[in-house]
Amino acid sequence: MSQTRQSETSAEPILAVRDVSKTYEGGFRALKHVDLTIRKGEIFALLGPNGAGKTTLISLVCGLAKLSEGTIHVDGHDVTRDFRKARAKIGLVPQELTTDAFETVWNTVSFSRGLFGRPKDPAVIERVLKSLTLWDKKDNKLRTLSGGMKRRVLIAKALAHEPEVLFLDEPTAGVDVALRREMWSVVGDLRETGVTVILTTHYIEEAEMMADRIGVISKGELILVEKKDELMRKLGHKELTIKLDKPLDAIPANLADYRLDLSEDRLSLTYSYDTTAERTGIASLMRLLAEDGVRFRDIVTKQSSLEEIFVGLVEDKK
Ligand SMILES: Nc1ncnc2c1ncn2[C@@H]1O[C@H](COP(=O)(O)OP(=O)(O)OP(=O)(O)O)[C@@H](O)[C@H]1O
Repeated sequence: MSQTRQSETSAEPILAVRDVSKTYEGGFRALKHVDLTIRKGEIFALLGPNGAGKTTLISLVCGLAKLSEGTIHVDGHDVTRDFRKARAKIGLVPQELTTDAFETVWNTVSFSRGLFGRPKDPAVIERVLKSLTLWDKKDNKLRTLSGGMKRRVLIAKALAHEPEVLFLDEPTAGVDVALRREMWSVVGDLRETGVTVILTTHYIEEAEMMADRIGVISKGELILVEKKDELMRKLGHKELTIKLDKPLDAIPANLADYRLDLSEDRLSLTYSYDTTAERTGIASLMRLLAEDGVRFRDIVTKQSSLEEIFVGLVEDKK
């Protein structure tokens, strides 16, 4: 994919977070020594449970909260020393549409561009609306739009001043399943515009669906940043379920060293193994089963989901 090639060769990161900590008044340390580099054109998911520090990190990048330690650069601009230039590079998509319900799509999006002091440019607004399939709704009042369209207007507003980085704070919070899927596809389409997307989410499924890379944040620490596929490969365990011909009374003694679970109905054995290990142990397991005279009907393998990986990681940190 061209996007990946571009991100790998681009020298200057679009976002550089260096050793950032945030202590709120009262002494609560919401972020601890966070380092993060985002390259142009990536879709990055910041994944973490409630209170992990996701919103705090976005607020610091957008200059909405003060850094306690460290530095943040957006497209080379220091967010503290060069706030306006840094902020102009960022589009922030909030969760709720708070603008005038009686305003038209066109006006509200054009107005957002003006807020950043950018000159009027109908061609840009047209391009943004078209990219979000809102063009035929441009004269509609906001209150007449469906939930999905309203969310797309929020994105259009954030893109109106042509930012380099788009932050989506929990893009699917409080939406139904159909709308969630619609949002996933909208974010996927944003790739075409070349904008870098950073989204926060509680949902592993969401990170898995949309992101190229995933950062896991827990209790103010960025505990892991990895390409999605790499994360699955590195940390993924697989499960092999062997469906038996006849119920098995107990796991045979010569299989005691394998991590095996016998199902309640005693008709299936599940073996978990590490996909990255030099030997998975499957061949010897099969041989020993045959020696024990255990016959089976079927074999099913299952890759552990990012959800299981995530829960494991956060638990390890407790
Ligand atoms: N202004 C503040 N003063 C003191 N503590 C704060 C402030 N804002 C946030 N916190 C605390 O910092 C921690 C991180 O909050 P933050 O909102 O960044 O988490 P989050 O990962 O965005 O959570 P959520 O997914 O629930 O939005 C929380 O424990 C929160 O209570």
